Amino acid sequence: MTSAPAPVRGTPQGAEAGAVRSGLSFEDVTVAYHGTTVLDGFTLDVAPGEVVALLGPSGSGKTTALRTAAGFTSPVRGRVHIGGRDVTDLPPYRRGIGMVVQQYALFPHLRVEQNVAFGLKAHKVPRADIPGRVARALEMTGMAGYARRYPRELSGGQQQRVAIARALAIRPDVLLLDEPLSALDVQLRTGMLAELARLHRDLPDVSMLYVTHDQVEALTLADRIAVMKDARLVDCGTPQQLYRRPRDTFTASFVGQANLLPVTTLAETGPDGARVALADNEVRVAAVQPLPAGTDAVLCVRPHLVRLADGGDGPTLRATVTDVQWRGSVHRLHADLVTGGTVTADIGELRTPPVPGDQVVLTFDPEDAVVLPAAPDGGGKSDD
Ligand SMILES: Nc1ncnc2c1ncn2[C@@H]1O[C@H](COP(=O)(O)OP(=O)(O)OP(=O)(O)O)[C@@H](O)[C@H]1O
Repeated sequence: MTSAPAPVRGTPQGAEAGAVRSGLSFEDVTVAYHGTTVLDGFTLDVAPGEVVALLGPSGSGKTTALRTAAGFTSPVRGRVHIGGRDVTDLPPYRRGIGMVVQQYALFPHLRVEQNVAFGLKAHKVPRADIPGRVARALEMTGMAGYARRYPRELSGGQQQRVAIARALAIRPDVLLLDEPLSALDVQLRTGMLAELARLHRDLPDVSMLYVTHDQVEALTLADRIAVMKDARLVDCGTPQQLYRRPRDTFTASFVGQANLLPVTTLAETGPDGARVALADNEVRVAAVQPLPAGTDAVLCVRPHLVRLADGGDGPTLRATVTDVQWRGSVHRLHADLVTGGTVTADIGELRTPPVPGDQVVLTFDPEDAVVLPAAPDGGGKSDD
């Protein structure tokens, strides 16, 4: 029994699609280049004050969605609403958006304050209001002390703060961020991520759409994550929902790391979960999609939720250790299950860790597992 999955609508729980008109709303938006569809029936609502991360592999259509919101790309079908207005046919400067891209894009010959003022002039903000607006935007981004510098006199992180200040100075309804941290080194990125989270708290009415490849950024910052694949929205929910109850193996592997263990359903899955056969066990677990009895499926269990069995009543997975890595706070074990398949476990506090070749018995809490349809290509185990 196979049927095409229903299109995913990225609408906050309890709201009708398109109902969040006062933030940013895409309604069935399709974009094509030279006859090739690169964004396909995209529906997503971002409420005022909400951060939605667009997460997905390279080429899945994330930047296209952002550029369509900004007005740099025109859809062949569908509508875009910002701040309660249909902006589909409006040029970028009339949409009430601020945009921050990966490469800062500051004018090198203008001082920081002139860079920030530039957008205000373009938006025809009265001349007398500009110095105050510039000062406030630089203050919000921690750059008040750098107003007279040129971009070349700033670090990458400082330049990106100025770019954010420039986007905020126009007081946009919507802030569009396209991989804003990807040009920064890891340490700076962590600091900037915390600053973006603070800005989000300070701007309770601004909708943010944040494009990233980086699941940590998405999990840290976003109120909801929209997962894209092959030009389509394939999953959307809070970080916790997608992490704990992904809809399929793609989301499971893309949002966090996942063990995908082979199982067979013993009864039809329903809203109250599923009974599955896993190795020598019969386990009751959660189910997100309906599956008939007798389906070969996979069980998603996160590596940090797998532990060494201690004789309790959880399922038992007998396995042979193939690799052990010390990762600072955990030991990462890779093991081959005796019944087929592989498993990864992140286990803390091991005084005498096993070594490759050792036999171990692993377990997990069935409440932490969800049964998913097997990936069409049979693959799906994620690793880093
Ligand atoms: N101006 C353009 N002309 C033709 N094709 C384009 C154009 N811009 C993007 N594409 C194509 O559209 C598809 C989606 O691109 P997009 O930049 O939206 O993906 P992405 O998910 O943002 O990828 P990345 O993470 O690599 O930035 C890709 O196949 C890309 O090659």
